[in-house]
Amino acid sequence: MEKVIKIEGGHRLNGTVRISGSKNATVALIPACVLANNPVTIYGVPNISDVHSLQILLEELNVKVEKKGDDTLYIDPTNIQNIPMVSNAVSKLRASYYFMGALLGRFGHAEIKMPGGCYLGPRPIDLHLKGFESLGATINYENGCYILDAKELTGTNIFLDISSVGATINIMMAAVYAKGRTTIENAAREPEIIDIATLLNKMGARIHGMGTSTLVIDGVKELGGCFYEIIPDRIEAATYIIIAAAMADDMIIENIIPQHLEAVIMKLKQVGIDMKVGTDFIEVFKTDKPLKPTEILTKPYPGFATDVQQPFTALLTQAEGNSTVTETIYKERFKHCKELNKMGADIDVMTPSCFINGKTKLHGAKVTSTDLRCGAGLVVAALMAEGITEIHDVYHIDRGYDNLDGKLVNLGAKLWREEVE
Ligand SMILES: CC(=O)N[C@H]1[C@@H](OP(=O)(O)OP(=O)(O)OC[C@H]2O[C@@H](n3ccc(=O)[nH]c3=O)[C@H](O)[C@@H]2O)O[C@H](CO)[C@@H](O)[C@@H]1O
Ligand SMILES: C=C(OP(=O)(O)O)C(=O)O
Repeated sequence: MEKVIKIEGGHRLNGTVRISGSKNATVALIPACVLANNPVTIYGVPNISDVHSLQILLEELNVKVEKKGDDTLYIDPTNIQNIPMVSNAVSKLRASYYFMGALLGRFGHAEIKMPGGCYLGPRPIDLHLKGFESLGATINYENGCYILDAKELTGTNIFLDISSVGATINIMMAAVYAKGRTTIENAAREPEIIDIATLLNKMGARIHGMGTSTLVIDGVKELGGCFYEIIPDRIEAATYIIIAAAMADDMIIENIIPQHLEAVIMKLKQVGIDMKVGTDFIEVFKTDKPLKPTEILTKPYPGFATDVQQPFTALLTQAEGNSTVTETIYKERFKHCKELNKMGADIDVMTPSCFINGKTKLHGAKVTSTDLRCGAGLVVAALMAEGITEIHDVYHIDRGYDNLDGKLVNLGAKLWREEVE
């Protein structure tokens, strides 16, 4: 038996949806807490399965975790025990790899198996490991486990061949206690990185250059506890803006930082979506004109986010003409196209691009959420489709969307979960 999401399409959406705290920030902020010697309280934590998995991992390390209210986590690492991280929870998400940097930074030792997360084509972690080695760590891979050791970590200059989000954050976490200054060149500039660096600085770290491609970290001797509020999730926000563009008469997406969404907003305007951008909200109105096709090229921030291209592709099936999406981050991130085609879309994939021939009428079908944002794309398509869509493997969706069902039902969608054979 499997629990699927069923969506009856064709219902117009109205009202306000509130965006939760950023998944990609949260999943790094939680491991970062083990660098502190005292409790850290984080506000705005999304209720997603990635957070539940991290909570299990913290508890396995004897870190006390208490949920306070709906979205607050109290994390007390005072009695942490640095045991090997080999449980199933490690493979449930990508971000378990942040314990490498955090534990190496705090204890000079980390033992952890390979992380999980969405399969988007190969996702190596060589840049993380090279960064740790540059700081003075030795790395061994034994019985499916990375073993990282360092008597002392020493600050150095690190140039990242690719501006990797994960490598930037992981190296930054390892470097906060290193002796002297670490410089990360060609660092990633995603807003989530600024969020982690800001938390670490509140704990007592000395990190400069956040939001630029040069991060400078001056090692400190001690980090303490603090209170911290997570930024809103720009990918969840983009998903709901796309949903509004697809099906809303008048919908407000609130608790957002519009500056984080500029590339997406620009594309939606090009496609012909009518919207008003406020200080911390976006209002999307129904457009009676046909949607225009467009070209999307995914890029590191501030470019068009790869995590948004999959839901955006679903919307582009309704544009009159041919659209193209080209991936420069994950060349194989096109599994959603086959699923969308089962619903009546006409998409050809020739990596690293997909070609969307619109406009096609969508109908309900049995489809599979092959990864998190594929799932988001299928939800967008299902809301537009005639009839009922049955989405399988929804555990991917639950990794990253806080209360998806409640938020959509509240806007007027017909969506429910059902056990199927
Ligand atoms: C938990 C989290 O924050 N996940 C996000 C993070 O993933 P993640 O941090 O894994 O993605 P990266 O920014 O590291 O990956 C960017 C590119 O660099 C390559 N690479 C990365 C590291 C490495 O050591 N070697 C290497 O070759 C990757 O294969 C990919 O082609 O950023 C991605 C790109 O914005 C997003 O899609 C993910 O949602
Ligand atoms: C790819 C994603 O997540 P992860 O890196 O956690 O697999 C995503 O959020 O779209």
